[in-house]
Amino acid sequence: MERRRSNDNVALSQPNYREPEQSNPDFELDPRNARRLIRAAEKTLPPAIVKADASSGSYRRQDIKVGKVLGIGGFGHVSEVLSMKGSNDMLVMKTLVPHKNAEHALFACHHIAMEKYILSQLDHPNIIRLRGSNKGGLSAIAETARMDACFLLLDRLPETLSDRIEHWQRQQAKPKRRRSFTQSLSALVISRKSFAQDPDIFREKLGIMIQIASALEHLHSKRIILRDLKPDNVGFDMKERRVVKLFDFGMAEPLPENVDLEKTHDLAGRVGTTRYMATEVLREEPYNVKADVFSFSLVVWEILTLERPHERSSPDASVFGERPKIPKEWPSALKRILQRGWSDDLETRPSMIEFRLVLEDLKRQADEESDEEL
Ligand SMILES: Nc1ncnc2c1ncn2[C@@H]1O[C@H](COP(=O)(O)OP(=O)(O)OP(=O)(O)O)[C@@H](O)[C@H]1O
Repeated sequence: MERRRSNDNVALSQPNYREPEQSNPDFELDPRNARRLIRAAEKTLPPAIVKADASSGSYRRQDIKVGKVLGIGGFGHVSEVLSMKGSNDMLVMKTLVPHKNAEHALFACHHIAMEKYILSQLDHPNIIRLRGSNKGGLSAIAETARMDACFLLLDRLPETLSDRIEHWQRQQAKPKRRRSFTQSLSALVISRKSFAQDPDIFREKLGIMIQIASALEHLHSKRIILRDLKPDNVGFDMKERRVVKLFDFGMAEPLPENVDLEKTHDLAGRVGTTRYMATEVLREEPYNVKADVFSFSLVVWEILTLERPHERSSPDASVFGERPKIPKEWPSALKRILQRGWSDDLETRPSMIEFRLVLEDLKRQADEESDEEL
């Protein structure tokens, strides 16, 4: 995974945020600015996160040898780990890079501290695992006056869902191999039942959607809103390429223990990526975990059609009532759950459990149809 498919606008609270683009940055900071930055970060982050950040982590930067940069995000760099004391796993190191704008640098610090805090609470087969972090968290930046003194160690993911979608697009464009008459006939029967999709790819897609749903269900059970679900943030396992790993939790929002999950909350608006953002988040209205259900519905539609939502209009088209077109041959259960999933009305939107059950039912039917054809 070494590139990004799109330069979709990643919105923070401020619309003109730009990504750091240097592939070989100078990580050094002026020591006074470094101390000022970390003081500001500690003042503005929730106290529980500051406490967890300071007490976690045990790795020293000098014990880890990193290789090439694999990806540049809005907040920092992800590089391959070449060697590290005590581990032979294929890992990556996520670090921050200096930002010219002080406010952006502060956002970057929030992003990495939040990602660490959230990942350290999660244990799910479809969520990337945090394998380690630097000793002292953000305070290491103030101590060393280097932005890369603060880092996360994560499993290396070879591919994202965006890459997989491009792969399916290429396969779809390929001329079909000539088949025997009986093969063509049975393929036709399956593809009618699987609404004109290649039956094997259709089942693979359902498997992927179910795993994403299960990861979101786990997050919601931990009172966390992901807020940035999109194909660029869904990866696949290094060894088992059918296993999904959700990653990039820097935009996630943990809700306090005492709040009612059914109710909406006054949270920062326009957080995430505009194209996949729920309408209430775009409108800067109160929201809850159902914001992820909206984004998930758009991702499901994208997986099945291989088209990006609102590609021919503007990325914020949802806020003007626009929704992707659902092909009429799709099963009615799928049509219904998608329409509910991207509804403006939060009570109409299903929970991730309900969504997963519908997808599992479709997968069962597709598996049975494929067994019948053998
Ligand atoms: N675990 C990983 N294995 C391999 N490559 C990765 C991994 N995590 C991230 N990357 C690469 O690095 C890029 C940036 O990572 P990530 O999205 O986590 O950073 P970010 O600063 O949070 O970015 P964003 O602007 O998307 O929020 C990704 O687009 C991807 O190409």
